[in-house]
Amino acid sequence: MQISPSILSADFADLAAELDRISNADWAHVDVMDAHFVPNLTLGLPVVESLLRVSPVPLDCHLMIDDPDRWAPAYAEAGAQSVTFHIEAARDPVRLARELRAQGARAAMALKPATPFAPYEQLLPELDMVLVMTVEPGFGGQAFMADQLPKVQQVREAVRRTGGEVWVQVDGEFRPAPSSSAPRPGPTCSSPGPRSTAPTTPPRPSTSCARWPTPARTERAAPQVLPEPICSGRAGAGLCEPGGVRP
Ligand SMILES: O=C(CO)[C@@H](O)[C@H](O)COP(=O)(O)O
Repeated sequence: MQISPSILSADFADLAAELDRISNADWAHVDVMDAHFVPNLTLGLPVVESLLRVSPVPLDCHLMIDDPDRWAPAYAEAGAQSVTFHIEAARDPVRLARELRAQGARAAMALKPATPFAPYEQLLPELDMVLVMTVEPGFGGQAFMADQLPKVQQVREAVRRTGGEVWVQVDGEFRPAPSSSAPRPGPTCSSPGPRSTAPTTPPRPSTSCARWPTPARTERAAPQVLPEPICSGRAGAGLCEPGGVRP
């Protein structure tokens, strides 16, 4: 399991220092919002370029934007280690994912809560990660949508069936379990916290396309812990476990 704290709850006037505060996280989750795909505006490519210059951890860029086919490759080109586009906004997701990978980034597809996974299962060989939103994209601090957990399970089962090495990410309103709740089996984690594994270079999925070059992972690659979900949410509030996430 990996933790990717979102900088949405950070002090935007002091992002370099805020990134330093999460230097023991696996990733920094960067919420890019364009006020079109979602009704909120955050930051864009110039800020991400600046963050890449100072970040002690790789950037997990979640693009909540229209027309990712046009805009997302530039994030990969800038050096973002993971670039997530929303399937609801993508015109040619296969081509886009291949472009991201060709730039050396991990390619990820995000699903809004109302978007089913099944129609997109065949995209798995083109992807390094699937993000299942557990809030409506656009704002932090919303209520966790437990009805998304079956989708998380569905994705994980499809990944197992397909045999690729695709990470599953969940995003939105993770909080520590109430202290009164009985201990449950399986690992839990909170953010920020120590890395649970030494960094390794993740291999490409064996099914990657021969026509489009899939570059070797670079030193920008992040630790791989498969097939557990990676979680993003408020720094200090991440909590997840294999097979599901509990609010
Ligand atoms: O993408 C988003 C919101 O659109 C998330 O990454 C939020 O930043 C999560 O914040 P919390 O739900 O944990 O407050």
